[in-house]
Amino acid sequence: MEQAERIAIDGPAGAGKSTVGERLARCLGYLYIDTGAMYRALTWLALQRGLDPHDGEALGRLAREASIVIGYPHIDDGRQYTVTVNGEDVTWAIRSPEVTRTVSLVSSHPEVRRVLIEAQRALARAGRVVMVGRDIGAVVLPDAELKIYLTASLEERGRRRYAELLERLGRDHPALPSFEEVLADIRRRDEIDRDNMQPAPDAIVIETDHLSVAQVLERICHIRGKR
Ligand SMILES: Nc1ncnc2c1ncn2[C@@H]1O[C@H](COP(=O)(O)OP(=O)(O)O)[C@@H](O)[C@H]1O
Ligand SMILES: Nc1ccn([C@@H]2O[C@H](COP(=O)(O)OP(=O)(O)O)[C@@H](O)[C@H]2O)c(=O)n1
Repeated sequence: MEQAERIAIDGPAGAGKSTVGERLARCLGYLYIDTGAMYRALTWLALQRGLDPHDGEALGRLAREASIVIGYPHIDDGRQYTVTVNGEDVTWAIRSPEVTRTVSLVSSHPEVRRVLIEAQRALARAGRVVMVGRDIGAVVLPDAELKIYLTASLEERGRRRYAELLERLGRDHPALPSFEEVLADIRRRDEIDRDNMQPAPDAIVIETDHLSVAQVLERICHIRGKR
């Protein structure tokens, strides 16, 4: 069996990309790269600087100048990796409701995508990687050896994301959104992300509504083993 060197996992918010991608990478000993974290990190910086999220040119410039690094977790607080922006640890800050609300608009600008896609391709040159995002199989790594597209219904994805936030923040946290707010945010992001979220023609689509994380992993390993 030929070993897949670059595995692309795409799909909408809450489909399970990060959970499945990180476990798969760990089990294979591959580098795990969450491209959503890069778009979130840039969005965090743009908000800090008070930039207009509609201004693609200024955001593209910011993307070129900023140092966004995704590295080993080091801190044992549930993080999959540590994200720094110009040296500052923003691992949890990039999950804030404000960043989540703004990230799709920031990511919609071609000036931004050009810069981050180039950075993602450079990371993948390291060789064996599992890269997760929206456009990895179709645009970032069109010649990836294995392309998976995870999906689930909007309601299921909303339930998953709400349960995750509840677990992380706790029921009494002032920043905990309601289930309806989580659902509305995902629906709105699906809409804005649509153009950059098309499955590659050769991607294998896995519908995860009725599958556990372990079952999704099992399917991916099965598909990989048949190549
Ligand atoms: N197949 C699945 N079944 C049940 N829960 C899942 C499944 N895949 C992921 N989850 C859970 O749903 C939440 C969102 O998953 P995540 O991997 O962050 O999605 P994405 O990266 O696609 O936005 C996480 O809490 C994760 O544990
Ligand atoms: N390859 C990618 C990854 C993320 N993104 C953007 O970044 C946002 C956040 O991505 P994410 O993967 O962290 O989002 P969640 O699925 O974790 O909520 C997405 O809604 C997209 O707008 C993108 O445009 N292209």
